Amino acid sequence: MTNQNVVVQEPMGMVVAAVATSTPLFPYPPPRASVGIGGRRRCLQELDHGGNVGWSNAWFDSMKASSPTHAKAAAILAASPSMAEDYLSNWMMRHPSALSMFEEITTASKGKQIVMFLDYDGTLSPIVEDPDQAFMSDAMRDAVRDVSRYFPTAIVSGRCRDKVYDFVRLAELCYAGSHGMDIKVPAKGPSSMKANAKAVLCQPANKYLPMINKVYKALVQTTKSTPGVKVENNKFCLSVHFRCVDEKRWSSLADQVKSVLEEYPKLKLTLGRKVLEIRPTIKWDKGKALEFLLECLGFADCKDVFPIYIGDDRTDEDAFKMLRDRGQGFGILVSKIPKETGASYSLQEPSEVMVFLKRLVEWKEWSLTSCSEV
Ligand SMILES: O=P(O)(O)OC[C@H]1O[C@H](O[C@H]2O[C@H](CO)[C@@H](O)[C@H](O)[C@H]2O)[C@H](O)[C@@H](O)[C@@H]1O
Repeated sequence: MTNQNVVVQEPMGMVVAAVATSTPLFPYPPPRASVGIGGRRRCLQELDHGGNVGWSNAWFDSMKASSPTHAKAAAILAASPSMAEDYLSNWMMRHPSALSMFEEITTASKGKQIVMFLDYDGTLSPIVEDPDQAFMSDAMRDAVRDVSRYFPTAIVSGRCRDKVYDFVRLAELCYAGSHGMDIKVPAKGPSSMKANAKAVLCQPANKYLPMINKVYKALVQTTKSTPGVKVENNKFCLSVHFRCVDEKRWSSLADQVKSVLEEYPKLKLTLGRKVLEIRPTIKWDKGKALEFLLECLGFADCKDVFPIYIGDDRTDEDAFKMLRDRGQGFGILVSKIPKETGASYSLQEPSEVMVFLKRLVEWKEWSLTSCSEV
């Protein structure tokens, strides 16, 4: 890996992983079918009323412009419902349901080791108002545990690593918190892991920790006059939640956040799902984390690896892009509305993610049984 900013911590008992770049190995599976239009059409209609209407400051306008598909979707719907139908069906052709394309997916993975990457919020747990209450169900936990028995599995989240671990509570998985800036590979993972003897900790934004803590305190202080706001410390990045803030106050809240960040040019501000996210400007993201994890798990320069990344957020796009660039595996976007995405397939919500994970386990168990019967 060529990134100069990567600082790999080496505390007692931890082994530093060496990372190298990989080349694309096989072509992307081409999406084909068109399914589930009705449900998504309803959501497109909701988008018209539930978008970020009214937040008209310059920063927000530019963020809105960075998501042209949403604006396009709303405009098409307003102009003509039949055009909206076409728009949705077109999107579904390009990003068909991973459930209806399940056979194609398993065929593409034949002879290769699937490695599973899972985002947390909006993927394993439904989006809720209070970020501290975003629990995953026991059924979802069982599905993730089962998947990790057959396929090395990593959770990749914007959350602080400890917090996402508290939600998932599966010690055998790899965890990448703070949008991939805090990676931990356990010393002894499940048998599905190829290289499971060494524990790894990678914290490429380590030197930003004092700055992030300072900015956290400043943001709590500066935004406390805004009812409903919640500032979350995710260790190497911060989240300012505005889901429970009156829309009329969104613009002034953005100004408050920007005023704090003026003094910190090495931090950047991005927009997630009703959340302003602050993180270091280092060249590290969920895509780099995915690449790093593949290396740690022993799949460097491996032709026979098939990574699947499932996520719902803009930050997951970096991982989708990484997979496209590598020409390995594919991304699955969790979304009820059409979004511009680098993912090949789609799932509508966490409950569909669970069904997909369960089907993968069933398929794997069935293929192991049929092999042993031959
Ligand atoms: O990468 P992720 O695991 O998807 O984390 C992204 C952000 O997720 C959380 O916020 C989102 O989920 C909350 C709970 O459902 C919701 O209240 C909030 O509006 C969403 O933006 C998390 O709290 C953030 O820190 C993460 O950055």
